[in-house]
Parts: sequence; structure tokens; C-alpha cells
Amino acid sequence: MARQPQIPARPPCRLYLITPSALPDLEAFAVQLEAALSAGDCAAVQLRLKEASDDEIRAAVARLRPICQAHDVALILNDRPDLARATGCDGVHVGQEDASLADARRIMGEDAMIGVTCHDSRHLAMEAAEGGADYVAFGAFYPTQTKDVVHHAEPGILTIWQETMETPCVAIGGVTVENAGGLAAAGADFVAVSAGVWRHPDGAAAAVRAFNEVLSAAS
Ligand SMILES: Cc1ncc(COP(=O)(O)OP(=O)(O)O)c(N)n1
Ligand SMILES: Cc1ncsc1CCOP(=O)(O)O
Ligand SMILES: [Mg+2]
Repeated sequence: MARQPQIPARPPCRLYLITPSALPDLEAFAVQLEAALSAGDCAAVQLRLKEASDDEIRAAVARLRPICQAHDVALILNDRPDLARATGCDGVHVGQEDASLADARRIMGEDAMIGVTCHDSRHLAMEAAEGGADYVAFGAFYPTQTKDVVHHAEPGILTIWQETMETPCVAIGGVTVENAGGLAAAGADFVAVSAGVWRHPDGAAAAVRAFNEVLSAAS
């Protein structure tokens, strides 16, 4: 019998780790990251140091990049295409107040991964997708203590995006083991998580295992 053309299945939703916004003990964090990445699947790690000097960011990339590489996990730097390029990160994440997507692409080159914050706006996401973003990020979906957020998104935006656009979407903001499955089921290609992993009561490795379980069950 002739095979019918198949609509390719959407790949399962994956974990995208966001580092704490300060790393006072880089060595201790390196150990934690190694344990977390050894515990299960993770697509990317975003280094998100909000008050660090350029030298501190360089030191953090130098220490953490080999760990990510050993686990085949992309290292994305937040906010700074210039430093991302200079330190050999795989990509950069830019918000609406940061460098433009066009500038980030010019600095980082065609092969780099560039993600753009789109809050709760399909319009911003469409602009980013048309401008060549590798992913668009929606949020915040749930209350978070990691950042003072102004914009709040509903899971329905993930569903509409998934049904209409090819560019992968990331869900961020207060994502936990308890609510990640719902975001995956709604259409998130990735869930971006900080406190839900680094402040998990059983530790980061247990958190990564638990996220992997709920994400595979939901996808
Ligand atoms: C994956 C992802 N999504 C959104 C953000 C937020 O970026 P931005 O709005 O620029 O805010 P800061 O993180 O820079 O405080 C992100 N970092 N990562
Ligand atoms: C950076 C960022 N952008 C929107 S919410 C957020 C914080 C994500 O951290 P957490 O997973 O701890 O809520
Ligand atoms: Mg930013």
C-alpha cells in the first residue's frame, strides 16, 4: 500500500535553563550546573547576569561554556551580543529594550541563535520572526520573584502561535514542575526556567529530572 504523506509531529517541549541573575560563587554554580545538565535533557542555558561587569561575564562564560559543550547544550548570553560574540557563546537573547535583532544578527553572524522577548504580543513576535529570530519568547505566564515583570501572557498565545507560525516559541515567567506541562500542552516549544530549577527544594538535578518527566508526558 502506498504510504500517505505524514504531517511531521511537533518535537517535544524542552527545558531552557536561565541562570540566577547573580553568581557570587561561580565555582559552586559550575558544580550545580554540571549536576543539572547530567540529570536530563536541556536544550539551552542562558547566562543572565544582570549586575555583572564585562570581566565577570567573561569569567562566567569561560567556566560554564565547557560544561554546556560537554552536554551538547547551547549557551546563550542575555542582553549582550557584543560579549556573546567575543566569548564564543552560541547565541544571545535580546529584549525590547536591548540591542535590536538586526544589530544582534550583524554582530553575531548568521549561524548564531538569537531569541527575542515578545511579552504578550503576537505583533512583536511576528516582527521578530520575520526579522529572522530563531525563537520568540512570551511571558510572564506565572508570578515570579526573579524579575519585576510588567507584561503577563496567557497560555492561549502559545496555541495560536504554534498553529500559525514556524518559529519556535519559549514560555517564561514563574514556570515550575507543576505548571510546565500545561504550557507544553498549550504549544510551548521550550519552557525557560530559573527559580523552578535553582530554587527547587530537592535541588537542581532533581528539578531537571522532574521537568523532563512532565514535559515528555505533555508532548
Ligand atoms: C528566554 C527569555 N525570555 C525572556 C527574557 C527577558 O528578556 P528581557 O525582557 O530583555 O529582560 P531581562 O532578562 O534582560 O531582564 C529572557 N531573558 N529570556
Ligand atoms: C527573565 C524573565 N523574563 C520574564 S519572566 C523572567 C524571569 C524568569 O525566571 P523564573 O523562572 O524564576 O520566573
Ligand atoms: Mg534584556
